[in-house]
Amino acid sequence: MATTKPKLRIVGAGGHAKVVADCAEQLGYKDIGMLDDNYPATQACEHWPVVGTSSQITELNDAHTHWFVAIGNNAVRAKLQAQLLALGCTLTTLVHPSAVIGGNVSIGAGTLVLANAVVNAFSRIGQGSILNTACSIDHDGDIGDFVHIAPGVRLAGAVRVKQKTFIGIGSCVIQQITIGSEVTVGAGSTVIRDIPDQARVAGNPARALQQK
Ligand SMILES: CC(=O)SCCNC(=O)CCNC(=O)[C@H](O)C(C)(C)COP(=O)(O)OP(=O)(O)OC[C@H]1O[C@@H](n2cnc3c(N)ncnc32)[C@H](O)[C@@H]1OP(=O)(O)O
Repeated sequence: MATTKPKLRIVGAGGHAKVVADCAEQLGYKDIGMLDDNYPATQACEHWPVVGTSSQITELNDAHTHWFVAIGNNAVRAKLQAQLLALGCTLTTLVHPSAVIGGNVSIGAGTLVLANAVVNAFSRIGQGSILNTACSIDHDGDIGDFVHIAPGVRLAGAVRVKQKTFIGIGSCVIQQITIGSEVTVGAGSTVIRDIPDQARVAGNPARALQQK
């Protein structure tokens, strides 16, 4: 007997939520609704309905509903994901059908892997992270929770990225580098040395940005 795909409720209804919903559609979700704190003023995002606000999670939840946080900001995504778990919601993991996932890879709950991303063998991807379009994580990668690897980023083998770090579009990181937690790596950077927690770096080679 065919089983029915659960409903999917997405927290967030902005640009990132569109990509999440599109990925979910391609994975077979049919009943997709978003939550936005501007509801009921905001009724829809493209063809997906907005069905409530983030204060309505409990009343919108049931045993046949999957949840996903579609907020680009790493800290906000972490907070909302913790809230969903505390409310007993089932988080799903979304891996686009065109992504290539190697053997012995683990991917945590609430993580999004977008089109043409490649995660090579023996990598570990944490919870609530975003592996954006066409990024690649090479063998033995260790990506923490609530990280965002932007489109086209290249991580060489055995790169470690700690929690809530953002690596900007098109950046490259050489092998065996450790990038700390809550780091920002600017677009198009080349990282050739370890980066400490909370640093903001950019350029080729990546260097600390001046404090504002
Ligand atoms: C699907 C999606 O859209 S996913 C999102 C993808 N988006 C990205 O990857 C964006 C990444 N963001 C960046 O690169 C940003 O420039 C940041 C976060 C690094 C810095 O942003 P801000 O804090 O606003 O810095 P600001 O623009 O004021 O620049 C500060 C200095 O850093 C330099 N700088 C900023 N970004 C970079 C960069 N990527 N590479 C080299 N230098 C940079 C600027 O030239 C400036 O230098 P100056 O003081 O000598 O003039």
